[in-house]
Amino acid sequence: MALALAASPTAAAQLAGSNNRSNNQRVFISSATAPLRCPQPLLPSRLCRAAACRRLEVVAMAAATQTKSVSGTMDECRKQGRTALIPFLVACDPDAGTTVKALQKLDEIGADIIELGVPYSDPLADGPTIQAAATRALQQGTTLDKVLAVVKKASATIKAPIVMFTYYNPIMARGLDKFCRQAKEAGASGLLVPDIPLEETPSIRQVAEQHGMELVLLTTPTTPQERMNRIAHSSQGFVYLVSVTGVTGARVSMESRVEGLIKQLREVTDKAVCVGFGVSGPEQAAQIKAWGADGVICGSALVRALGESGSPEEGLKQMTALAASLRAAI
Ligand SMILES: O=P(O)(O)OC[C@@H](O)[C@@H](O)c1c[nH]c2ccccc12
Repeated sequence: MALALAASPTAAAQLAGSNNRSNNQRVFISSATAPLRCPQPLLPSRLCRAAACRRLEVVAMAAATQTKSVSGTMDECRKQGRTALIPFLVACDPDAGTTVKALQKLDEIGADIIELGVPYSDPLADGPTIQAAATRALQQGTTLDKVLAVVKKASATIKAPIVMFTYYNPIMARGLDKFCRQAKEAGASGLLVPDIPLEETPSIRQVAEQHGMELVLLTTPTTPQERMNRIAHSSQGFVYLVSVTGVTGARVSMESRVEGLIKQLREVTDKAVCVGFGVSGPEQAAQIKAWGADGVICGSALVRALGESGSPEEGLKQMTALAASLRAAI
């Protein structure tokens, strides 16, 4: 499972400051899945180590398949020369059943990883579309347990790993360890927490790792170079490059400085770099691909299509059509 955090105070402050209320694959082998005791008396130590290594690889591969790790999925995409499509939806908007269907549709059209947002009352990094979706979901009594139930239902039927997106407050309320355990049990493969600074990530990652989770970090256009390097170094699954100085929301065009930011990241990491914020359609997705990113993240445009189309059926239709057009563009 992966955790994604807004790994810089700059990012958090930037996102918080711009709030507008109006409007290298690492598979974590837990002690339970690492039965590496060598039959010492039967094998000389070098052979034993080789056997242990092979076994470790097998266990790692099995773990990657079972948990649908984010980094494993990104590695696969890169091997196949495919730009990853990473859609984002708000859980339980318009309702839990429709969210499950929507996740299945996204999986069917070829989403590589799916980000699922826990609706929250004070989404400081989100623009009006996601704020409205979260409000709708909360108004019908959505709780963390209901979101986990959606994850459980969906994860059993889809290939794409689910990264749970949540502000830190719901994690704190549940307890970090319990949250990670329950998310993992539900079948989530990752977590994205935009309001935690880099300095606080080591202790969170430690708990996440105990539950076999990866921790994806975010960097923004205003993150200083040295800090960006550390974020890239610490991020797991992929590095989330926020394309704008501002909140989430579909925009008309991508800022051209994103190309330079991707290049800067390439100089300091060989991890996958995925770009999000502002993607409203196939043109922007194609632009991000042309700039050399490994993945395209799209949220608000899909959230709007699903939640603001009049009926759940129509919403599913609109959202699927948009997601398919993004898939075709990259
Ligand atoms: O909605 P957009 O502009 O397409 O951006 C991605 C996105 O929705 C998702 O990754 C996300 C939703 N809320 C966030 C808050 C912070 C960072 C990222 C996010």
